[in-house]
Amino acid sequence: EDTAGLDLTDDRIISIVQDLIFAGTETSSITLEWAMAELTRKPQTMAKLQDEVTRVTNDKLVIEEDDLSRMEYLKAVLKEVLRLHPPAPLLIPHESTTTSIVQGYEIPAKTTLFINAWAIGRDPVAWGEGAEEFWPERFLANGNVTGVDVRGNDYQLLPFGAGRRLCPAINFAMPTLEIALACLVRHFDWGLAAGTCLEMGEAPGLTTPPSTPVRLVPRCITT
Ligand code: HEM
Repeated sequence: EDTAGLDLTDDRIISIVQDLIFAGTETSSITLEWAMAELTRKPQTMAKLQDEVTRVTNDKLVIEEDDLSRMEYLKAVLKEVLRLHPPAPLLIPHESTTTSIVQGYEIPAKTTLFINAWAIGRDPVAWGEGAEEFWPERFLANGNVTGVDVRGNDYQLLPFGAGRRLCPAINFAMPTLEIALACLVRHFDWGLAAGTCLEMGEAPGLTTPPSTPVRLVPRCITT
Protein backbone atom coordinates (compact mmCIF):
# COMPACT_ATOMS: atom_id res chain seq x y z
CA GLU A 1 0.00 0.00 0.00
CA ASP A 2 0.97 3.65 -0.54
CA THR A 3 3.74 2.76 -3.00
CA ALA A 4 3.65 4.86 -6.18
CA GLY A 5 -0.10 5.30 -5.78
CA LEU A 6 -1.10 1.82 -7.06
CA ASP A 7 -2.48 -0.50 -4.40
CA LEU A 8 -2.39 -4.21 -5.11
CA THR A 9 -6.08 -4.81 -4.46
CA ASP A 10 -7.87 -8.13 -5.05
CA ASP A 11 -9.58 -6.64 -8.12
CA ARG A 12 -6.25 -5.62 -9.62
CA ILE A 13 -4.72 -9.03 -8.94
CA ILE A 14 -7.70 -10.71 -10.59
CA SER A 15 -7.39 -8.39 -13.64
CA ILE A 16 -3.68 -9.10 -14.03
CA VAL A 17 -4.22 -12.86 -13.83
CA GLN A 18 -7.07 -12.60 -16.36
CA ASP A 19 -4.81 -10.56 -18.68
CA LEU A 20 -2.08 -13.18 -18.48
CA ILE A 21 -4.49 -16.03 -19.18
CA PHE A 22 -6.11 -14.21 -22.11
CA ALA A 23 -2.83 -12.92 -23.59
CA GLY A 24 -0.96 -16.18 -23.13
CA THR A 25 -3.25 -19.05 -24.01
CA GLU A 26 -5.10 -18.23 -27.22
CA THR A 27 -2.05 -16.62 -28.88
CA SER A 28 0.01 -19.76 -28.32
CA SER A 29 -2.67 -22.28 -29.29
CA ILE A 30 -3.53 -20.34 -32.46
CA THR A 31 0.16 -20.27 -33.45
CA LEU A 32 0.43 -24.04 -33.00
CA GLU A 33 -2.79 -24.63 -34.94
CA TRP A 34 -1.51 -22.59 -37.90
CA ALA A 35 1.89 -24.30 -37.68
CA MET A 36 0.26 -27.73 -37.99
CA ALA A 37 -1.96 -26.54 -40.86
CA GLU A 38 0.97 -25.09 -42.84
CA LEU A 39 3.16 -28.16 -42.22
CA THR A 40 0.38 -30.55 -43.23
CA ARG A 41 -0.02 -28.60 -46.48
CA LYS A 42 3.72 -28.95 -47.15
CA PRO A 43 4.78 -32.55 -46.44
CA GLN A 44 8.39 -31.87 -47.51
CA THR A 45 8.69 -29.06 -44.95
CA MET A 46 7.13 -31.30 -42.29
CA ALA A 47 9.60 -34.11 -43.16
CA LYS A 48 12.56 -31.69 -43.00
CA LEU A 49 11.44 -30.48 -39.57
CA GLN A 50 10.92 -34.06 -38.33
CA ASP A 51 14.42 -34.96 -39.57
CA GLU A 52 15.98 -32.06 -37.69
CA VAL A 53 14.15 -32.75 -34.43
CA THR A 54 14.92 -36.49 -34.60
CA ARG A 55 18.61 -35.86 -35.43
CA VAL A 56 19.12 -33.32 -32.64
CA THR A 57 17.34 -35.35 -29.98
CA ASN A 58 18.98 -38.57 -31.16
CA ASP A 59 17.32 -41.44 -29.25
CA LYS A 60 15.92 -39.21 -26.52
CA LEU A 61 12.15 -39.09 -26.32
CA VAL A 62 11.94 -36.02 -24.08
CA ILE A 63 12.85 -32.72 -25.74
CA GLU A 64 14.53 -30.21 -23.42
CA GLU A 65 15.14 -26.47 -23.68
CA ASP A 66 18.88 -27.07 -24.23
CA ASP A 67 18.10 -28.99 -27.43
CA LEU A 68 16.34 -26.00 -28.99
CA SER A 69 19.51 -24.02 -29.73
CA ARG A 70 20.46 -26.75 -32.24
CA MET A 71 17.09 -26.68 -34.03
CA GLU A 72 17.45 -23.80 -36.45
CA TYR A 73 14.88 -25.11 -38.91
CA LEU A 74 12.30 -25.34 -36.11
CA LYS A 75 12.92 -21.67 -35.28
CA ALA A 76 12.61 -20.70 -38.96
CA VAL A 77 9.32 -22.62 -39.22
CA LEU A 78 7.86 -20.77 -36.22
CA LYS A 79 8.99 -17.37 -37.50
CA GLU A 80 7.35 -18.15 -40.84
CA VAL A 81 4.11 -19.17 -39.07
CA LEU A 82 4.12 -15.92 -37.04
CA ARG A 83 4.85 -13.89 -40.20
CA LEU A 84 1.85 -15.24 -42.13
CA HIS A 85 -0.43 -15.74 -39.13
CA PRO A 86 0.30 -13.26 -36.32
CA PRO A 87 -2.28 -14.33 -33.71
CA ALA A 88 -3.00 -10.68 -32.85
CA PRO A 89 -3.05 -9.31 -36.43
CA LEU A 90 -3.55 -5.67 -35.38
CA LEU A 91 -1.50 -6.08 -32.18
CA ILE A 92 -3.14 -4.12 -29.32
CA PRO A 93 -4.43 -0.56 -29.96
CA HIS A 94 -1.96 2.17 -28.98
CA GLU A 95 -2.52 5.89 -28.39
CA SER A 96 -0.15 8.61 -29.62
CA THR A 97 1.16 10.82 -26.81
CA THR A 98 2.30 13.74 -29.00
CA THR A 99 1.48 15.05 -32.47
CA SER A 100 3.79 13.58 -35.10
CA ILE A 101 4.22 13.48 -38.88
CA VAL A 102 4.45 10.03 -40.45
CA GLN A 103 5.17 9.95 -44.20
CA GLY A 104 3.56 13.36 -44.62
CA TYR A 105 0.46 12.56 -42.55
CA GLU A 106 -0.12 14.47 -39.32
CA ILE A 107 -1.13 12.17 -36.47
CA PRO A 108 -2.60 14.28 -33.64
CA ALA A 109 -1.86 13.45 -30.02
CA LYS A 110 -4.32 11.03 -28.40
CA THR A 111 -5.10 9.22 -31.67
CA THR A 112 -5.87 5.50 -31.40
CA LEU A 113 -3.41 3.64 -33.63
CA PHE A 114 -3.52 0.10 -34.99
CA ILE A 115 -0.44 -1.59 -36.48
CA ASN A 116 -1.43 -4.07 -39.17
CA ALA A 117 1.22 -6.72 -38.47
CA TRP A 118 -0.69 -9.17 -40.70
CA ALA A 119 -0.39 -6.95 -43.80
CA ILE A 120 3.22 -5.98 -43.03
CA GLY A 121 4.11 -9.68 -42.80
CA ARG A 122 2.77 -10.26 -46.31
CA ASP A 123 4.13 -7.11 -47.96
CA PRO A 124 6.06 -8.05 -51.15
CA VAL A 125 8.21 -4.91 -50.74
CA ALA A 126 9.62 -6.39 -47.52
CA TRP A 127 9.42 -10.09 -48.36
CA GLY A 128 9.74 -10.34 -52.14
CA GLU A 129 7.54 -11.98 -54.73
CA GLY A 130 6.96 -15.13 -52.66
CA ALA A 131 5.57 -13.16 -49.72
CA GLU A 132 2.37 -15.24 -49.55
CA GLU A 133 4.24 -18.54 -49.68
CA PHE A 134 5.07 -20.60 -46.57
CA TRP A 135 8.85 -20.91 -46.98
CA PRO A 136 10.84 -21.12 -43.70
CA GLU A 137 14.12 -21.30 -45.66
CA ARG A 138 13.87 -17.54 -46.25
CA PHE A 139 15.18 -17.07 -42.67
CA LEU A 140 18.14 -19.44 -43.06
CA ALA A 141 21.57 -19.04 -44.69
CA ASN A 142 21.16 -17.99 -48.35
CA GLY A 143 17.52 -16.98 -47.77
CA ASN A 144 16.47 -13.40 -48.59
CA VAL A 145 15.77 -12.33 -44.97
CA THR A 146 18.45 -14.18 -43.02
CA GLY A 147 18.72 -12.75 -39.52
CA VAL A 148 15.28 -11.12 -39.43
CA ASP A 149 13.74 -11.92 -36.04
CA VAL A 150 10.44 -11.53 -34.16
CA ARG A 151 11.85 -9.46 -31.26
CA GLY A 152 10.64 -6.06 -32.41
CA ASN A 153 13.90 -4.90 -34.01
CA ASP A 154 12.89 -5.80 -37.56
CA TYR A 155 9.83 -3.78 -38.43
CA GLN A 156 8.72 -6.13 -41.22
CA LEU A 157 8.05 -8.90 -38.64
CA LEU A 158 6.09 -7.72 -35.60
CA PRO A 159 3.96 -10.58 -34.19
CA PHE A 160 4.93 -9.54 -30.63
CA GLY A 161 4.81 -5.78 -31.27
CA ALA A 162 7.85 -3.54 -30.69
CA GLY A 163 9.21 -0.99 -28.26
CA ARG A 164 8.14 -0.47 -24.67
CA ARG A 165 4.90 -2.43 -25.01
CA LEU A 166 6.46 -5.43 -26.75
CA CYS A 167 4.88 -8.65 -25.45
CA PRO A 168 6.57 -9.13 -22.06
CA ALA A 169 6.37 -12.91 -22.39
CA ILE A 170 8.30 -13.32 -25.65
CA ASN A 171 11.18 -15.16 -23.92
CA PHE A 172 8.68 -17.59 -22.41
CA ALA A 173 6.39 -17.90 -25.43
CA MET A 174 9.00 -18.79 -28.07
CA PRO A 175 10.70 -21.73 -26.27
CA THR A 176 7.30 -23.00 -25.12
CA LEU A 177 6.04 -23.03 -28.71
CA GLU A 178 9.29 -24.54 -29.97
CA ILE A 179 9.13 -27.43 -27.48
CA ALA A 180 5.44 -28.05 -28.15
CA LEU A 181 5.88 -28.11 -31.94
CA ALA A 182 9.05 -30.22 -31.70
CA CYS A 183 7.17 -32.79 -29.56
CA LEU A 184 4.21 -32.91 -31.95
CA VAL A 185 6.39 -33.71 -34.97
CA ARG A 186 8.90 -35.91 -33.07
CA HIS A 187 6.29 -38.36 -31.82
CA PHE A 188 3.65 -38.34 -34.55
CA ASP A 189 3.08 -38.32 -38.28
CA TRP A 190 0.08 -36.17 -39.09
CA GLY A 191 -2.55 -36.47 -41.79
CA LEU A 192 -5.96 -35.11 -42.66
CA ALA A 193 -9.02 -37.03 -41.54
CA ALA A 194 -10.62 -38.90 -44.45
CA GLY A 195 -12.91 -36.72 -46.51
CA THR A 196 -11.70 -33.42 -44.98
CA CYS A 197 -9.56 -30.63 -46.38
CA LEU A 198 -7.64 -27.73 -44.84
CA GLU A 199 -9.39 -24.37 -44.77
CA MET A 200 -6.67 -21.69 -44.65
CA GLY A 201 -8.96 -18.67 -44.18
CA GLU A 202 -8.91 -16.73 -40.91
CA ALA A 203 -11.82 -16.10 -38.57
CA PRO A 204 -12.26 -12.33 -38.01
CA GLY A 205 -11.59 -10.85 -34.58
CA LEU A 206 -8.99 -9.53 -32.17
CA THR A 207 -7.18 -12.85 -32.63
CA THR A 208 -7.33 -14.85 -35.85
CA PRO A 209 -7.57 -18.64 -35.60
CA PRO A 210 -8.34 -20.63 -38.75
CA SER A 211 -11.97 -20.08 -39.81
CA THR A 212 -12.51 -23.85 -39.49
CA PRO A 213 -10.66 -25.61 -36.65
CA VAL A 214 -7.77 -27.75 -37.93
CA ARG A 215 -8.56 -31.45 -37.47
CA LEU A 216 -5.64 -33.83 -38.00
CA VAL A 217 -5.11 -37.53 -37.35
CA PRO A 218 -1.89 -38.46 -35.49
CA ARG A 219 0.05 -41.70 -35.98
CA CYS A 220 2.55 -42.37 -33.24
CA ILE A 221 6.07 -43.05 -34.59
CA THR A 222 8.08 -43.40 -31.40
CA THR A 223 6.59 -46.48 -29.72
C1 HEM B 1 2.59 -16.70 -29.80
C2 HEM B 1 2.58 -16.18 -28.60
C3 HEM B 1 2.32 -14.71 -28.33
C4 HEM B 1 2.18 -13.67 -29.19
C5 HEM B 1 2.26 -13.68 -30.72
C6 HEM B 1 1.94 -12.48 -28.39
C7 HEM B 1 1.75 -11.22 -28.91
C8 HEM B 1 1.52 -10.09 -28.15
C9 HEM B 1 1.26 -8.78 -28.69
C10 HEM B 1 1.19 -8.43 -30.17
C11 HEM B 1 1.09 -7.93 -27.65
C12 HEM B 1 0.79 -6.43 -27.74
C13 HEM B 1 2.02 -5.66 -28.11
C14 HEM B 1 1.68 -4.24 -28.38
O1 HEM B 1 1.11 -3.58 -27.50
O2 HEM B 1 1.97 -3.75 -29.47
C15 HEM B 1 1.21 -8.70 -26.44
C16 HEM B 1 1.06 -8.19 -25.17
C17 HEM B 1 1.07 -8.96 -24.04
N1 HEM B 1 1.35 -10.30 -23.94
FE1 HEM B 1 1.80 -11.53 -25.48
N2 HEM B 1 1.96 -12.83 -27.07
C18 HEM B 1 2.17 -14.18 -26.97
C19 HEM B 1 2.27 -14.94 -25.82
C20 HEM B 1 2.10 -14.44 -24.55
C21 HEM B 1 2.16 -15.23 -23.34
C22 HEM B 1 2.48 -16.73 -23.32
C23 HEM B 1 1.89 -14.39 -22.30
C24 HEM B 1 1.83 -14.65 -20.82
C25 HEM B 1 2.14 -15.76 -20.23
C26 HEM B 1 1.68 -13.07 -22.86
C27 HEM B 1 1.40 -11.94 -22.13
C28 HEM B 1 1.21 -10.67 -22.63
C29 HEM B 1 0.85 -9.51 -21.84
C30 HEM B 1 0.61 -9.47 -20.33
C31 HEM B 1 0.75 -8.42 -22.72
C32 HEM B 1 0.37 -6.98 -22.39
C33 HEM B 1 1.62 -6.15 -22.18
C34 HEM B 1 1.34 -4.67 -21.99
O3 HEM B 1 0.22 -4.30 -21.69
O4 HEM B 1 2.28 -3.89 -22.16
N3 HEM B 1 1.82 -13.14 -24.22
N4 HEM B 1 1.49 -10.02 -26.76
